[in-house]
Amino acid sequence: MATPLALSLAQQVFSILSDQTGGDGQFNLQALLSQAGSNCTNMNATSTPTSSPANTMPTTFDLSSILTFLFSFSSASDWIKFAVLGTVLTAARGWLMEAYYRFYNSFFINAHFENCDEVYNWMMVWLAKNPKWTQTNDVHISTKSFGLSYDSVGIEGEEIDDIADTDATRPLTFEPSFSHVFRFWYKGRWMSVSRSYKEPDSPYGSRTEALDLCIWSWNRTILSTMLLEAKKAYKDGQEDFVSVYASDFDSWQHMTSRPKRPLKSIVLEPGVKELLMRDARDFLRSKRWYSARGIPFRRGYLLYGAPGTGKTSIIHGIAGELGLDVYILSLSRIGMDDNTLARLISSLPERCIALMEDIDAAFSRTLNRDSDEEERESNPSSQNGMSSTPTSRISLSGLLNALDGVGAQEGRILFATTNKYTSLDPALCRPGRMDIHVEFRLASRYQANELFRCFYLPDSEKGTDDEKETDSAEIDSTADSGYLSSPEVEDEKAELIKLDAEKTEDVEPNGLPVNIPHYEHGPKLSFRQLETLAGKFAAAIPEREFSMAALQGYLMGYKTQPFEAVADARIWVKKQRLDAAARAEKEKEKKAKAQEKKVEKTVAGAEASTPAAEKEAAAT
Ligand SMILES: Nc1ncnc2c1ncn2[C@@H]1O[C@H](COP(=O)(O)OP(=O)(O)OP(=O)(O)O)[C@@H](O)[C@H]1O
Repeated sequence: MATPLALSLAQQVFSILSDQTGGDGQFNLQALLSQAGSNCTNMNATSTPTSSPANTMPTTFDLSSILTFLFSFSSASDWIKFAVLGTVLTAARGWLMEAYYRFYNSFFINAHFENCDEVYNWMMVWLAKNPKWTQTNDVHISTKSFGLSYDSVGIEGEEIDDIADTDATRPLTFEPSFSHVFRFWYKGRWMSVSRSYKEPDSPYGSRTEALDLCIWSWNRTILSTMLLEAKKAYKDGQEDFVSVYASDFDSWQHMTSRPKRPLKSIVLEPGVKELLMRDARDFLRSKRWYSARGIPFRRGYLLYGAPGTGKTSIIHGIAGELGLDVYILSLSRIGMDDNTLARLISSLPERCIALMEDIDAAFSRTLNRDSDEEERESNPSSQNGMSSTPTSRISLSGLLNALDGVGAQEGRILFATTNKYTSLDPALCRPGRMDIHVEFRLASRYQANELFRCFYLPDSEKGTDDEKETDSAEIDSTADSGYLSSPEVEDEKAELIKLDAEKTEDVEPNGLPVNIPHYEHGPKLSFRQLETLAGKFAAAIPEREFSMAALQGYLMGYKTQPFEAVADARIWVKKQRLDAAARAEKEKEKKAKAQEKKVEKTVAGAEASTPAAEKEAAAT
């Protein structure tokens, strides 16, 4: 079907061109315009005829004639046909292209992965482990282990010495390089892998990486099979780790994977760990119970108390025990505001731990005016009310909305920690937001005792308590309960060190052998010896005066010397008290100085505001 309008236009242009092109092939523009003018005049009965082709103004006249003709009623039907034809042709072209792509794609499966998502890591681990892949000639070699155990990603045959402490022992992994497309067979299917990256748009952003897979197959199950395989490879390697995510502006980035911390290594008052574990485990199993009662499926725990008492440690311990990832929400980080916080909370996965450490820090400007004042005095750059420390722009209402507003994620466990419990707003602490509040106090004697036991118990004997009892009963048959002070102990210790030193040629200046980790040359204590020493250590530590972190720090100085640790404990306590008294004295002086300055300022201000006459009178 041809349109008469298009045809007639084409015919005219063609005839004019052929008329005005001479035998030499030259083109006469003026003649062409006059001819077009006369032709169009003929078409349009109302237009004024031209007197002479040479004297007319062909351009204006001809253009208007053409336009009049084109938009005339008689040409409307031609226009409609033209439009319909165009539409049909365009649609047909689209359908054909679609059919072509469908046909083409039915032979290929394409998958795209980005490093902002955990699946990217699954794929990288899977590729690093795939023996076919490691045979390629163009590889990117990295020491990145994706937070997994070495066995999961390391190069086959490479031996890692756990004990050596140099960088050379960091495991190596093979990764696809960025410059090539790699092709290999996977379960009888031809597959290609390409990796790309994009530099960040802003100086604060991070580089984004992507992985594109193309599998030559029309059966989509191959993709699912491969993804499940990759996920399993990753999860197997991650068995002993907890993944930690942090917010990168308004999205989550895998930050690190930390080895799971055994709950046994965290010493709290009896029942505290059990309460938290039981409650969190029960919550994760109760989704249906919550939905049947219309209660939001969320649980919040507020852990408060002195620094270094185990708040963060127990959270990581619980995450490891329950197999949950930890998502850290830093409320006081630069760039954090109400909207970003709400977006981050709403994009949390179900079944995870959201961790807000030092929850009071986000609002400390309003909660602690005294410290602000002090800061302004000690730091003149913050005189005009501008703090030298960048703070976030989180408001209390923004935080409350993010925690339980409509966008708040279901299934998450929230842990918040603070050292300033009393400064928190009651709205933040109410049940529904923070369901369970647990206080972490400075170490009790019970905790000191348990920490000591845990510290010096040989790894091989860190079994269940029953096992320990049985083992120790055997060992104890030769043990003496007055072990600590007996001269035999000293002899035995000296003997142990000597024996260890004989095992190797190199000896450190302190007489201990090098290349052997400290736990290898510490004295092997029997269960009863350990009990006795732990009891003596606990007796030397005053109740609720030191944090567990401080006690742990003290014991770290005696990694292989449990006897000395006990013997020196009282001296350490005395020293700590003296240091604390000195610090308190300094603090007192600082406060007194600040107070003096304040008074001076007030007096100066009052003097400045007294009228001159009054001053004179006072002087006479
Ligand atoms: N109850 C505990 N049992 C075993 N170790 C502990 C305990 N409390 C603290 N520690 C040790 O002290 C260090 C600091 O502990 P952690 O970070 O958990 O304290 P925190 O209460 O979160 O401190 P902060 O309030 O300053 O964040 C860790 O290395 C941990 O091993």
